[in-house]
Amino acid sequence: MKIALLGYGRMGKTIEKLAQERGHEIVKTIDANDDYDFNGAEVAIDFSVPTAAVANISACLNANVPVVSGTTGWLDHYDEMVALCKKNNGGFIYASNFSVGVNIFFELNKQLAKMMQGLKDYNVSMTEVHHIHKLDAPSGTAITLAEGILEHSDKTDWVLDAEENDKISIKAEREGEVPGTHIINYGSQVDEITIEHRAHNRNGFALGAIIAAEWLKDKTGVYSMKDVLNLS
Ligand SMILES: NC(=O)C1=CN([C@@H]2O[C@H](COP(=O)(O)OP(=O)(O)OC[C@H]3O[C@@H](n4cnc5c(N)ncnc54)[C@H](O)[C@@H]3O)[C@@H](O)[C@H]2O)C=CC1
Ligand SMILES: O=C(O)C1=N[C@H](C(=O)O)C[C@H](O)C1
Repeated sequence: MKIALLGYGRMGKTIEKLAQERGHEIVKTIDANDDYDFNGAEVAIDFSVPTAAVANISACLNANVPVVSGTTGWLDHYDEMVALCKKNNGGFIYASNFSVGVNIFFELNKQLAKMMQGLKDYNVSMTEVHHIHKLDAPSGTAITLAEGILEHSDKTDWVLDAEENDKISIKAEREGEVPGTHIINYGSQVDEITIEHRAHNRNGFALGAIIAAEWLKDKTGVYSMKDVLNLS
């Protein structure tokens, strides 16, 4: 498969290595200030920066190159990208986290939220820990987890680094080179329940994005990682 990479940083380089090991060819890398020349790519993978994601995804869709985006921090514009994809009859997948483990964790989180619904003695909160270079907070993954809890909760929204009774408190910690840790806690006066996902490195994110690109290559439409992994 011929792949164009948008963003050639930590994730771009990890994807390049794993994609080549799976027999794929990186035909183009596009970083800041590079032209949108896709050089015959059959699929594009965008892991860039929050301020570049919309332009990058639009450029792929306008060039009829299906695009997988893992960039976080731009989701206010998600509906615009969905509309552009549909208008162009293109292919598009966004996921806040492409790792198989986190996508299972997303489902576990929703199941737990469902079980805890109505148990007023417990208060839910979340902590995410990432490396010091991360530009956005909270992480895209933490936002997806919060949305999963909100589906089954009386809480009205999430709030970053603050405590409000009717909101899910998300604490964002930045520490060294941590690849990504997400912790959900239900605490009461008598006990607490904690679930945690801890990435050991970036390979899981990168492999998931490559699997999504392999799956999307010949498809049109807007999909999620749940479609790719066939999670019910
Ligand atoms: N969905 C997922 O599974 C994961 C998502 N991420 C997200 O992916 C993004 C990238 O993460 P990292 O690789 O760690 O960051 P990074 O900072 O190492 O790499 C970003 C790269 O994008 C480049 N860039 C800046 N402007 C650009 C533009 N206009 N077009 C193309 N490239 C441009 C930068 O020069 C840099 O090389 C972040 O938003 C991060 O949150 C990271 C890991 C997993
Ligand atoms: O910036 C990162 O590194 C990561 N970003 C994603 C996010 O914002 O959720 C996924 C992962 O946690 C690593």
